[in-house]
Amino acid sequence: MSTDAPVITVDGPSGAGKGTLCMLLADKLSLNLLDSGAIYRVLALAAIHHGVDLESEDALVPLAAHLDVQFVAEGELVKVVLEGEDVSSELRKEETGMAASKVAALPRVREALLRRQRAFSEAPGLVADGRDMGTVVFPQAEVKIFLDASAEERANRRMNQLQQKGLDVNFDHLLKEIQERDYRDRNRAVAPLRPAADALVLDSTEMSIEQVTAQALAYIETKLSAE
Ligand SMILES: Nc1ncnc2c1ncn2[C@@H]1O[C@H](COP(=O)(O)OP(=O)(O)O)[C@@H](O)[C@H]1O
Ligand SMILES: Nc1ccn([C@@H]2O[C@H](COP(=O)(O)OP(=O)(O)O)[C@@H](O)[C@H]2O)c(=O)n1
Repeated sequence: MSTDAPVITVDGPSGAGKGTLCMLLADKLSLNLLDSGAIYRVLALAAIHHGVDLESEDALVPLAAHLDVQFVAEGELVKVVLEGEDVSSELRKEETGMAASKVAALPRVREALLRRQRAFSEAPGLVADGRDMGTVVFPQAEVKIFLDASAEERANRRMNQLQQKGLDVNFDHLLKEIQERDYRDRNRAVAPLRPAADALVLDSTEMSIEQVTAQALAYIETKLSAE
C-alpha cells in the first residue's frame, strides 16, 4: 500500500467508539473516511425494502453487487441515500444494526462488497471503520487499531446516545442486543471480528474520547514516521 495514501484501520465491537474516533482522526489528519458498517446497514435496509429474506445469500448477492447508494456530505453530517430515498435516520436504528449483522455473516455477500470498500483507498489516505478492515479489506494497512470496551460500558454509551436523541431505551435490552451482535460477529465463518495480529489493541472502557484520540494519534504518528 502506498504511503502517498496511507490506510488507518479501526476495528472493534458495537459501541466501542470507532465511529467517533474515526471521524476525529479523519478530520485531524485530513483523510478520507470509510464507514463500512453503513454499507452493511444499507444492504440490510435494501433487503427489507425489497422483501428479501435476510438469510438468503442467493438473493442478497445481486442486491449487494448493484447497491444504489450515495453518501452525501452535508456539513458535519453524512446523508445516506438509498435508491433515491434518504435513509439516514432509519440507518442508525438498533434493529438495522441487528439486520446488518445477519447479512454480514454471509461469505458471498461480504465478497460482493469488497471492491466497493477498497475503492475508498485513494489520496490523501483513508481512515476505515469496521470489523474486518485490518484483517481482510486492508491487510496491508500502515496502521491498525482494535478498539474495545466491556459490553456493559458499550451498552451504557449506546443508551446515553439514544437518550440524547430523545429515544426511550432499556439498558438490559440494549446489553442483550449488543451481546447477540457480538456473538454473531465474532463467530461467523468469514471475516470474524478479531484484532489483526499487528493491531494496537486499545481498551477504552475506562478512557475518555479525548484519551482514546490522543493515544491513537500518538500511535499513528509513530507508525507513519517509521515507514
Ligand atoms: N471513550 C468514550 N467514552 C465515553 N463515551 C464514548 C467514548 N467513545 C465513544 N463514546 C460515545 O459512545 C457512543 C457510541 O460511540 P460510536 O463511536 O458510535 O461507537 P461505534 O462506532 O464503535 O459503534 C457515542 O455516543 C459516543 O459519543
Ligand atoms: N466491516 C464491517 C462492518 C460492519 N459489519 C457488520 O455490520 C453491523 C453494523 O456495523 P456498524 O459498524 O454500523 O455497527 P455499530 O458498531 O455502529 O453498532 C455489524 O454488527 C457487523 O455485523 C461487518 O460485518 N463488517
